[in-house]
Amino acid sequence: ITEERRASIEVTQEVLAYHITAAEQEIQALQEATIPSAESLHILDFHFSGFGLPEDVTTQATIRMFLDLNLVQDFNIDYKSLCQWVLTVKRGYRNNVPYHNWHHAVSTAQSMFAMLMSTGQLQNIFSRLEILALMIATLNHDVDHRGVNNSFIERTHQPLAQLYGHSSLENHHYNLCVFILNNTGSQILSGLSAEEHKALLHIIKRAILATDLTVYMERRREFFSLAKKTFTLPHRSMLMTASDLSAITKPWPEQKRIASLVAMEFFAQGDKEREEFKIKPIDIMNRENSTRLPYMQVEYIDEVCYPLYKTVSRLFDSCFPLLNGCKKNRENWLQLADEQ
Ligand SMILES: CCCOc1ccc(S(=O)(=O)N2CCN(C)CC2)cc1-c1nc(CC)cc(=O)[nH]1
Ligand SMILES: [Zn+2]
Repeated sequence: ITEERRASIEVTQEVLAYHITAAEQEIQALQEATIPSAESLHILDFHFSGFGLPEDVTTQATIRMFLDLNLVQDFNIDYKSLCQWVLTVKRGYRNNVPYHNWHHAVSTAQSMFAMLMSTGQLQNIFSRLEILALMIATLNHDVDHRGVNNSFIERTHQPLAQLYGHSSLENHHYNLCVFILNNTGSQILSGLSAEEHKALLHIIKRAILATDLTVYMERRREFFSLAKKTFTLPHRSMLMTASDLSAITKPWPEQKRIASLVAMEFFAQGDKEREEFKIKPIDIMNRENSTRLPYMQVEYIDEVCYPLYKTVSRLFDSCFPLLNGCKKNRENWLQLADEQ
């Protein structure tokens, strides 16, 4: 790239670092706070919800997950750097996006935490490095999401599309994740050796790219046939998707509320497509189809979620509550669809 290009990228990164680096007093407050136990935070429960929690509780809950998985100890993570890293990742999410925001990030990380803590099986299958990677990846997997999907970004020729082409959002989430890990004061990986650091970033990249739902939709038949034949499942990507979509397994009042946030975000994209880009939005983003929402949710469960949680709970029976929650929500959405 040209000298000017490099200079402008460096300036952008300096500006970005300034904007998302957490404020000193915020870091101090979190560092000095007494972090509540996992039990008192209810973060071991599959029915936990990150939405609606006060922001300081969400950051303390994230610290608690890293402490209880022994990651701080195992990887010599400097505690102040961990606090600054959590707060900077939180700042990386946009709070004007209804669904793909910090609360979704915390819910996703907590679902992974609950699965990892629910059975010794999982902690045996994954190495310590993989567990660190899965927790970093879940927390960062949607960072700086703009509330629009890859196809919108590509069709409207946004810079991200020119930068990455395929899975442009997920590549951006990964690059921002790495940027924050390298940012002064939030270098939580400084205790790792060079080869551990390299291996970890590779696992994090694979894990974050695995959350591109269109990729999952294309590969899911291969996944499920693999699950039947061999035990060596692409566990990490399955668990990333299971954590990412866990809202569909939550108790009905919670699922209804989150679905309305997802719809709000989808319909806002549909409005932009219609008004700004004079293109007809696809079905699921067209506000005029909002009466079909319950039916779309049933389809989403049948096509995407149910086969996933069936496979995960068959491999790890401690994750059965996820399948059960998903099944119950199918019944609830079907009842609403029938009433339409
Ligand atoms: C609630 C508003 C309607 O929401 C949906 C409508 C349709 C489908 S879909 O299965 O047809 N499909 C998925 C794969 N895409 C590539 C194409 C579209 C999914 C959702 C949905 N997605 C999420 C994940 C963000 C959460 C959620 O609760 N519902
Ligand atoms: Zn997500």
